[in-house]
Amino acid sequence: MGPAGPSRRAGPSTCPSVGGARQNEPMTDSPAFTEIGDQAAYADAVTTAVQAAAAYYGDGDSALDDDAFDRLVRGIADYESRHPDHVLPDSPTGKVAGGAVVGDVPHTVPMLSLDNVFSAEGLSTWAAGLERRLGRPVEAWSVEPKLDGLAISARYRDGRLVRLVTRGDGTAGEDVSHGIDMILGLPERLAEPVTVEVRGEVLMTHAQFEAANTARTGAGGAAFANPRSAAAGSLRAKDRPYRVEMTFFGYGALPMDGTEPGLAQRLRELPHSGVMEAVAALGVQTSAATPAGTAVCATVVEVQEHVDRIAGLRGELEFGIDGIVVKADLAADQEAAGLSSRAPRWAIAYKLPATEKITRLVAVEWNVGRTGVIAPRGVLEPVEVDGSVITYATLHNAADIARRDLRIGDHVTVYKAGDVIPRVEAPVVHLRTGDETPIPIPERCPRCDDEIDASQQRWRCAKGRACHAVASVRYAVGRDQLDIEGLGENRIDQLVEAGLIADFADLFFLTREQILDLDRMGEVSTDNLLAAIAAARAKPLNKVFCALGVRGTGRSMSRRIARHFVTMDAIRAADAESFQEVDGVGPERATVLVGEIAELAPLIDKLVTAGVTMTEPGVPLPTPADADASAGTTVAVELPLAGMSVVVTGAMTGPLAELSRNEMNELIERAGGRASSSVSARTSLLVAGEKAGSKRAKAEKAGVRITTPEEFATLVSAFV
Ligand SMILES: NC(=O)c1ccc[n+]([C@@H]2O[C@H](COP(=O)([O-])OP(=O)(O)OC[C@H]3O[C@@H](n4cnc5c(N)ncnc54)[C@H](O)[C@@H]3O)[C@@H](O)[C@H]2O)c1
Ligand SMILES: [Zn+2]
Repeated sequence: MGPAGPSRRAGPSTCPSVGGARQNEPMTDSPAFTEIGDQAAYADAVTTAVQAAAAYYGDGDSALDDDAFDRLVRGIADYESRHPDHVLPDSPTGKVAGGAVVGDVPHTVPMLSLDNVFSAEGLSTWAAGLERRLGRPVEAWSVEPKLDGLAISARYRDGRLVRLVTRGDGTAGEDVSHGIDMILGLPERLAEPVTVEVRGEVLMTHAQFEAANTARTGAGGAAFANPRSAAAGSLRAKDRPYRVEMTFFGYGALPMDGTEPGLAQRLRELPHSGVMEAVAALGVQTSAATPAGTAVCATVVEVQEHVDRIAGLRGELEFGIDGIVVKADLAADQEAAGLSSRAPRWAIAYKLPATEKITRLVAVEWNVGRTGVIAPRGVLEPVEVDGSVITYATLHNAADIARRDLRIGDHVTVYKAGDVIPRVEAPVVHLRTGDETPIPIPERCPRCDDEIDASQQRWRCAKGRACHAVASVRYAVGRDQLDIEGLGENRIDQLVEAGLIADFADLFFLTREQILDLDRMGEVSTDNLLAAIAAARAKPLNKVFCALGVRGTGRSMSRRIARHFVTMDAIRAADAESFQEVDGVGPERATVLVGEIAELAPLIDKLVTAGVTMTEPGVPLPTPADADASAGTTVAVELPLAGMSVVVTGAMTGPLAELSRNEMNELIERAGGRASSSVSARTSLLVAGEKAGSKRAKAEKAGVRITTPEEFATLVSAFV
């Protein structure tokens, strides 16, 4: 096949994301497809699809992203429905793996694919259809994440893992037993000496993918384009000079020859959920071990709730999911529904929008942040990912660019899910034309042309913060720091250019005349600005500290530091060890903090001279008598949230309606708690307001206590 990347023309009918092929508007449950006009275009499309599928299931290196592939196959299906007499024998429609792969190890029971729906409506239509076929309601549905890896059959004999086989064409797969010791979650020995076939997905977590790419490029190989192809490629490869790690999650089990009759019968009669419990009891990791979990629902409405819940968790998961799988739970229902040649009729994949697309890396910008850090950012040919159009994606640092061997003009895989910042995952190396050029790496600071300090992974301008003073001042006067209104970017620029300020401490020394002298500055606005600056002097230590913009600290870390040390003097005197007493500060961050505070000494001195507050009100100063008892402990005991980790989600109501999220966090900390942004097993309390989504679901699952904003307001009323 010609390298038909989605952003490059490869004939109008086979290249889904460029002009030429008309895209149908997606309706609720019939997503866009590539319109195929004539028989020649149809033949072309079949060839492209079969080659893409062969690459995808083979070494994982398809030229198309999943979205592009799926549109193409839907276009082929559409054409075939209009021209049944044109259907080619190698058409991918209706076949497992598009008919593009073969294997030589037969499966006793076919390993099938799944049919898809794309909306709540599609789900209920499918469920109704299934119930019609059965002639009775489905009593129970199981709901689990659709893991984005590759299907594997793991055969255990007398409790020992003896064979791993890929899905292949569904009837026979490839033996990949050499990969047995690369896969976490698939033990070489079960808890009991049973003979059984376990089926599930092998995938790479984001971390395993990064590690695999480091190992591979380190050994001189080309980077894998994405975690799925990395898993597929690594599992099939033999004799690699490096080791990679993958993860297994089981989603099925069945008897095989030699299975003890009692167990065989149980596996045939148990509901899907019961089979999965049995598999987990044998020591195999199952979908239940993912944060998405598994659920058994009585109604389709309930199923939809879990679908939404899992979809909401997507961005936080450590691995990719491309949908949610819904199955009729009872064995009798599955038996009665039966299978089509491609997929079971008792299960469906509720597909989620693709989180990964292939697009082109057009340029790389190097930006200097407020702390002087110089970071590269990829400029992309615009591409829609998970509901938004992406034009920029993070690239971390220069070492990372070198490690991934990225080049300008490369097709790259871009990942974005939920709120995460889009990132460039890897180049799609086999789509290179030879016209790609190296990414220019700056030798001097792109902002001020000073030297670059490249001693750390994250490069910095040798001038440090001074390089981008405007950005530092802008941050310092922001709402959550000193909250000085009337200082926009232009005004700060003006002040810096006029030589009136070099950092935000200089603001406190501005005279009325100096401000009045500025362009477009009248008496009233001058007085307002001076009043805002004066008010900033009285801000508590946590805000002043936050305003410093110390690397590795934000609003909530600044509050924790201020509460812990109580005075700026104590912060300045602290060594790395004392910093580690602060919740959430590890050895690495502690070292950065000490270095940063030393670097900021002249600025802090200036703030002291300016009369800015250097203590945290409401926290008693440690007296010599309780010097070794930690300062906060004695008070904290009487605080209503002492020792509690609290998460806020949804819209606040009642007495808390007006509070911003940051103000809520401040409130939590005043009341002795610790504000956190994500729910985990360590969360003590979730304040769930209206429209609370995935966090609420996660808290329910983890058994975390949940309150309404009103109940919470009563609990902390003394501090509101
Ligand atoms: N980019 C390309 O060139 C290209 C080529 C071919 C296929 N594809 C992609 O592959 C997909 C179609 O592939 P498919 O037919 O292999 O399978 P599928 O992903 O549509 O669905 C079936 C598979 O889902 C997996 N699965 C995950 N969680 C599961 C669970 N809990 N229960 C049961 N199964 C679970 C299994 O591996 C199973 O084989 C499409 O999304 C398509 O975009 C892409
Ligand atoms: Zn600079």
